Amino acid sequence: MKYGFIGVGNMSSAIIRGMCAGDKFNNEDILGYNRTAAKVEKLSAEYGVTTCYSTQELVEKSDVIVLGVKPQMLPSVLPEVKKYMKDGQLIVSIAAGKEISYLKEELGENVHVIRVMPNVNSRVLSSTSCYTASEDSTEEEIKAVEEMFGAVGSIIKLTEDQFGIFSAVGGASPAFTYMYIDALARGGVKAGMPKDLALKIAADSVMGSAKMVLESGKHPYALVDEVCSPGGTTIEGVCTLHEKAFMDAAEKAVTAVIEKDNRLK
Ligand SMILES: NC(=O)C1=CN([C@@H]2O[C@H](COP(=O)(O)OP(=O)(O)OC[C@H]3O[C@@H](n4cnc5c(N)ncnc54)[C@H](O)[C@@H]3O)[C@@H](O)[C@H]2O)C=CC1
Ligand SMILES: O=C(O)[C@@H]1CCC=N1
Repeated sequence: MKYGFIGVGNMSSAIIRGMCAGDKFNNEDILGYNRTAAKVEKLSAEYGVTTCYSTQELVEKSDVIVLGVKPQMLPSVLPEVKKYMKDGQLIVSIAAGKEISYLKEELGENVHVIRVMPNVNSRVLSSTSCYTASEDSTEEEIKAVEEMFGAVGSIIKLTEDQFGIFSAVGGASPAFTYMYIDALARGGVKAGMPKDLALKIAADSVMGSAKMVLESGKHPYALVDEVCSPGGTTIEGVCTLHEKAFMDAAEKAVTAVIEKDNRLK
């Protein structure tokens, strides 16, 4: 099976790096075409993936065609893809906002399409992904997508009406979490700890806290209470976060992403 990526930027390169890190794929079966060829050539040099130099070359050589360009680029990319597609090829779109109905309208109603929302943690085999498949997609096609994204993290099936929400809570949230980790570390730096050490401690603690939420079966706020010793130190920080509307800001950030996703339709 050949997996071809059109648009090898931050997201596709994270998926490709993740796919190459495991042993489930032959690296040369992973193909990429990017407007700036150097981005794919770098991955070819590093991992031995195949560089293509046009949409035509990529489409002609791939079984699964991953649309990795930004949603705004699809109107110019899809006619090119359509021109060279043949029966039996599968389209996988990772574009935010753009629905299966739009992709079928542009590519042809007979084209099988699976939408996936991955996240950039694919690079370290820890993506949180979801997919929804067009009704005509076959079991083999769904299996291929589950294998591909399962190899770079976890993947669940979702109905398309939940995609925008997933895109915020699963797709965009790593950015928020990286900001939070950096803020924790900066607090440490302010108090005199070297940044690299503070970052490592903050990131490790976030990872452990995520595991705790997933595995303890407890409500996150019950866990907050467990950290706050009566009259202790943590409660001072928790009250400060409340005072600065931390929870409200995080929730509003998710809503803002969903609203933008809706405007892309
Ligand atoms: N960055 C992320 O964390 C996530 C991104 N996505 C989706 O992934 C897609 C790509 O996003 P990013 O990788 O962040 O953007 P990006 O800007 O890093 O990558 C897009 C790439 O497409 C290339 N490109 C543009 N026009 C092209 C064309 N006509 N032919 C070939 N290549 C072309 C650009 O040179 C660039 O390398 C978007 O649709 C986005 O919604 C989905 C989930 C997470
Ligand atoms: O920022 C974006 O548009 C993409 C979609 C989800 C995460 N990144």
